[in-house]
Amino acid sequence: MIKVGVLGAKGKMGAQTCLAVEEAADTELVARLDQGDELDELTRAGAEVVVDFTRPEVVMDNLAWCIQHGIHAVVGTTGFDDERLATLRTRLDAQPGTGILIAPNFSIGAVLMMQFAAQAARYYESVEIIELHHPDKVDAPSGTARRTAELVAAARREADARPIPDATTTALEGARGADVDGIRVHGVRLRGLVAHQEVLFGDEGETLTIRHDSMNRTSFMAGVLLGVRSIGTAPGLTVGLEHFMDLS
Ligand SMILES: NC(=O)C1=CN([C@@H]2O[C@H](COP(=O)(O)OP(=O)(O)OC[C@H]3O[C@@H](n4cnc5c(N)ncnc54)[C@H](OP(=O)(O)O)[C@@H]3O)[C@@H](O)[C@H]2O)C=CC1
Ligand SMILES: O=C(O)C1=N[C@H](C(=O)O)C[C@H](O)C1
Repeated sequence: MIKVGVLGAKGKMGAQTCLAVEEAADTELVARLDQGDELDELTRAGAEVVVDFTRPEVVMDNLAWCIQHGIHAVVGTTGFDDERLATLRTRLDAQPGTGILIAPNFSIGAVLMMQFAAQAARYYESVEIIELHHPDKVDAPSGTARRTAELVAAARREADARPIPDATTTALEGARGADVDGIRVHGVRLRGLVAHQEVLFGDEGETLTIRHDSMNRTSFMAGVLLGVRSIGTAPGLTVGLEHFMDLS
């Protein structure tokens, strides 16, 4: 049995994670912590893996504590840029044996969407990303959209792709979305939605749209459990659930 502690346990994803960990045959929920609770409870309860679904502004402190105490972490919380990832790598160097997984999206379909988008990137002149979420989401663009843009941009660089055409010279600020690594990302917040994304590719006479929809938060749980089961044997920093999936 893997002993699991959940941070952000009263939140939308944390509560769903507690259920999934309790229901799985090989995991045991030993701590459920939220805002204001003492992290020491994790060591008292013997947690081996922490799952963090909190907020971008607190997640780095949570992970510093986990690394210091040699507890593996599976992280869904957003807000990771290159600087934060570099900080984590440095901290993990001082604690060999401890693993951290940062997964921008735990849904298997969303991971595949990102992989397919990276594969398609070299073949199209144009690409834009539309992410669509529930209106209670605190950040924009989504972590998934950022990661997709980075993967697509890297694939385009590797293929020495032509510049993305865009004749726009003047526009109302925001009208063309955010620029993430040279890729335009547009955000929609709409009651009724959960988590959705379209990656649109275009070239002469054809377009390709890769779309993924999470209809509920159960869709993330297979990925969360995969992370929990895998992280104990993956010391250091892993970015993206695809590293624990057989994509061959
Ligand atoms: N990777 C993935 O697949 C997914 C990632 N996410 C990401 O996960 C994060 C959480 O999302 P969601 O569950 O919807 O958000 P919620 O706001 O519903 O939940 C966050 C919870 O964390 C609590 N919290 C805040 N600070 C702390 C702290 N220091 N220690 C412990 N708990 C704390 C909050 O309490 P309070 O409300 O009192 O502040 C709240 O209960 C977001 O960054 C979101 O983008 C979401 C879905 C999937
Ligand atoms: O806040 C959410 O809901 C989600 N957050 C993650 C993100 O920002 O990409 C994953 C998923 O899109 C749901």
